[in-house]
Amino acid sequence: MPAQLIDGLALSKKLRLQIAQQAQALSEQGLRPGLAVVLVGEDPASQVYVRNKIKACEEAGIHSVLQKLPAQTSQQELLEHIAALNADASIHGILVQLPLPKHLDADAVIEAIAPEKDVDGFHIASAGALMTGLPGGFWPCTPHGCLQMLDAIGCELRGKHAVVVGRSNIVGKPMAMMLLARSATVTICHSATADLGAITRQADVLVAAVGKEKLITREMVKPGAVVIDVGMNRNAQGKLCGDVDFEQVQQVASWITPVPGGVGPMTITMLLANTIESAQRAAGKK
Ligand SMILES: Nc1nc2c(c(=O)[nH]1)N[C@@H](CN(C=O)c1ccc(C(=O)N[C@@H](CCC(=O)O)C(=O)O)cc1)CN2
Ligand SMILES: [Mg+2]
Repeated sequence: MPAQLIDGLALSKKLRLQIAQQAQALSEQGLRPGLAVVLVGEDPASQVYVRNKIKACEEAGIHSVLQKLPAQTSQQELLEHIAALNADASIHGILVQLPLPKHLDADAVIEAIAPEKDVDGFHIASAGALMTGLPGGFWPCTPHGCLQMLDAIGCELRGKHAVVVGRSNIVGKPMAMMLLARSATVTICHSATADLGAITRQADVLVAAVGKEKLITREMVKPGAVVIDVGMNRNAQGKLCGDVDFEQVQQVASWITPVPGGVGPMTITMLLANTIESAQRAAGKK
């Protein structure tokens, strides 16, 4: 029997309705949640993602501000924009769309965001909170969306072997920490891992977040595994595809996320959720 699909669009739709209700409740108390999105330059994919974030805010009743800055913006100018947003009480979440143009220092820019407004969850304070389990901070949206998808299908993580392929600060590492916090036994694989397939074949839950088309083949997946595909690649025909050979792997997995329509939409949904969370904290409700 082929795997069942974990539909990120359907789950997003359901969660965004709840988020809209929370936004309305806050607005009725005079605290409309607000998100600032900073886009530097003209990267076409970033423009689409930013547009989708603003649209999602509008639909959820979250106030949004889009700051489009020219590609040649200096580090100092960008830091000044962030300082102004840090000081703006109508803004509860700030994100700087990545990637930034090469002359800018993305790490320094992220660290300039006030930690209490770091709704992307990329600030070192958010990473520290996730690592230690201490309160505060925000969980990065993409891995948090993956966890929501696992919860939505009732996947018990305690005692399971979860294998994360990819070790980025944005997806792989925080994903591993979230799975660990749920008492899964977690293995992180990366480009220097010897015999990747020998490890992925042990996975009850397999998360692929590398950015390599068809890296995960049918032989690398244990029958009945849950497979989450975070990859977003363009194949030779220009079609969007993940890191998993979907056609093949769906024949052995129990559940699988599609690309598109899987993890991607959940990233934006969790951004909205973090913005609500930030506004609730500002209102002293959390
Ligand atoms: N500041 C940030 N920068 C980036 C992030 C991020 O979370 N914060 N993540 C990615 C880009 N991204 C959001 O910003 C993002 C990428 C893709 C999708 C999505 O919904 N994808 C669709 C397909 C879209 C398409 O057809 O091109 C899907 O998978 O169904 C949402 C958000 C890097 N930068
Ligand atoms: Mg997807």
